[in-house]
Amino acid sequence: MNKKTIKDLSLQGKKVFCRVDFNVPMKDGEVTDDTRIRAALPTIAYLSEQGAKVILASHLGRPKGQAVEELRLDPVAKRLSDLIGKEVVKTDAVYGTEVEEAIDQLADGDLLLIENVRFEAGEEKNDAALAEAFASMADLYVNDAFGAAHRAHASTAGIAEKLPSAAGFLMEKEISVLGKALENPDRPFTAIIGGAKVKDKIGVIENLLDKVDNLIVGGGLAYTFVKAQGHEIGKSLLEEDKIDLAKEFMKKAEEKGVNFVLPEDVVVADDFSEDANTKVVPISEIPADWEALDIGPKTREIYSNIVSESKLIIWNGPMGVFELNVFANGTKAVAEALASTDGYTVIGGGDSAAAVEKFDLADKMDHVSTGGGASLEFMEGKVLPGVAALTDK
Ligand SMILES: Nc1ncnc2c1ncn2[C@@H]1O[C@H](COP(=O)(O)OP(=O)(O)OP(=O)(O)O)[C@@H](O)[C@H]1O
Ligand SMILES: O=C(O)[C@H](O)COP(=O)(O)O
Ligand SMILES: [Mg+2]
Repeated sequence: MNKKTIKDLSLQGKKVFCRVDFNVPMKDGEVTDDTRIRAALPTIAYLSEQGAKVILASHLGRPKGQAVEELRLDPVAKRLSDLIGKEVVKTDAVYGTEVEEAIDQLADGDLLLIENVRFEAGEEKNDAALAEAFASMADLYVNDAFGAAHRAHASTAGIAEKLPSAAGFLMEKEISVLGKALENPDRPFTAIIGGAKVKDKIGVIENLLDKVDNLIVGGGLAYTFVKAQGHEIGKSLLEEDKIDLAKEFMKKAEEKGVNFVLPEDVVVADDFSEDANTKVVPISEIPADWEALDIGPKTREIYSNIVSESKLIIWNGPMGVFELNVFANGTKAVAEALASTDGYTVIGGGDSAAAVEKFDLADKMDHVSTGGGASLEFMEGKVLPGVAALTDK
């Protein structure tokens, strides 16, 4: 990486605006998986130990430019404080007088977390005035939010152009590990893509088709393809205006000789809940009023076999609604196959990492990336704006 890192900065007594990705899974006001918080600890601890006044910033969820009570960062501040063993001051504002006063109170080494940056509409627009408001809080900028590095937002890109800026340890590690795996990939090279962000992730498939031998699609992402194959998908997740694109990708896969793999059977439910009625059906027989919420047993076996024969596997996005135990078997089977293969395994994505953690298999993986969309875009060969904006070495 030709970018400055925090080791290149002199930090003593400096105010440092540090962007992290604390976009963690939450339930009932509690952090349910703190992987991303723990992953940022080395950078935060280093900044503090070096005597910086640390101003942390993150997004949480997609509040679309307004304050949403459930998406406040207070539970995150609390968990960070528990993990790092130090007080974390939390402001209710993203910038302005309250934040300025809190910064004035900081001693060297102290930690402050500002409110969810996406409460401000200017964040996602990379608004210059918001970037300036962030820059004016600090002397230096550190970006450790690898998971958000594919977004050109005010706190990930705009601010970096206004302050001396550098990558944190997590950012540096992610880029180095993922870069190494992809430089000259061992084959067969398999990508498994799932999850629910269909709009975001469907485009990724096109570039991956130039790189992989097997492309496995599962989770909510699969059903736009299943529909494009000509099957009825009932109430399953569908991105109607991407059906043509899905057809195009399947054709491209065939032309390139990429093995494009979709579910052959699924677990359908009559309700999105733990106590719904469920049954396993072949992919061509999803009932009109039912929704496919997991891959079926035959599909689990097919996917697991491909994984065990692969030398490099990247996995992003769960195979089903694994948060509910009745729909967790597909994700669990794929996680177990990855855990036991000899191939090099890379897991990407907030929820995918949480799944691997839930099944207690995280330490069996070669690299659990904190980036979902970010790791995918990096693996596609795209330049990440959050990295590009940092100061060159
Ligand atoms: N068949 C399905 N129908 C609806 N939702 C699904 C289905 N399969 C998986 N999901 C949901 O997808 C969500 C995760 O998708 P997502 O794309 O956010 O993956 P991720 O690993 O968190 O990546 P990122 O970090 O980019 O968000 C989970 O909450 C899961 O319940
Ligand atoms: O969870 C993620 O992938 C990152 O935190 C980015 O979130 P976003 O997809 O809402 O930009
Ligand atoms: Mg997610």
